[in-house]
Amino acid sequence: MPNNNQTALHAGLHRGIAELGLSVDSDTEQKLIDYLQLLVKWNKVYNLTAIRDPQQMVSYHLLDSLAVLPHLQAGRWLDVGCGAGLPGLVLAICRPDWSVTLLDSNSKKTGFVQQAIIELGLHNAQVRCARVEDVDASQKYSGIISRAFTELGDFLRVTRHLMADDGHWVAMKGLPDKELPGVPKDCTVLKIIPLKVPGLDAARCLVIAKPGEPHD
Ligand SMILES: C[S@@+](CC[C@H](N)C(=O)[O-])C[C@H]1O[C@@H](n2cnc3c(N)ncnc32)[C@H](O)[C@@H]1O
Repeated sequence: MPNNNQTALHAGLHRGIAELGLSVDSDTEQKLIDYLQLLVKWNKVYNLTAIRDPQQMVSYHLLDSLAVLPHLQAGRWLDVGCGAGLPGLVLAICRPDWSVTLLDSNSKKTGFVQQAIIELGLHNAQVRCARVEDVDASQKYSGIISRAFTELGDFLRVTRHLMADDGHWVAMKGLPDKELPGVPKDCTVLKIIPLKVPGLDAARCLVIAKPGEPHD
């Protein structure tokens, strides 16, 4: 039987999903809440995220990650600097037919992500603890995503060896304008998409980029 707190979390998530215009079935919504509750529990001991209020986590973590979904294509995804699993675990929960690899150099965070993958039964997700610069290029990804990882140019540079020739980067940013001059010459920014995330006042944008020089 859900308690009042759980009911409020469900209501906030359900409302936000409707505002985003997404279609998410009730089992998936429950899994998102289960993930959030695991995060709340582990955060008390391991300090995984500075956002501690579960209601705030709905907007800052779940809805912020969900807002990206309509702009992504199916494929092999890598979430670089995933921290406590954002946005990678949200993608894996909502898109069970996509493969999602989550990567972080902090073993405390990847330990949590591993536990969440097991407890949530996410057969399409895997986690690795490594610095992205040290990951060998034997496996390429059709999509590489990050949130709050590093400046745009650095993100593209340090993940370039893992990107498939026809793949795309997706950087979740505030206002990216100042970072655009730092984009490497062998990468092209295709689109900057402003997002409205329910419950967040701050500007949110997606920067979509691809390998290759402009106009090639
Ligand atoms: C600010 S946190 C963002 C976490 C998560 N993406 C989010 O939005 O909540 C940045 C994460 O990047 C990881 N990180 C920093 N440098 C890294 C590197 N070179 N390779 C892999 N992970 C790295 C850190 O350990 C940290 O967990």
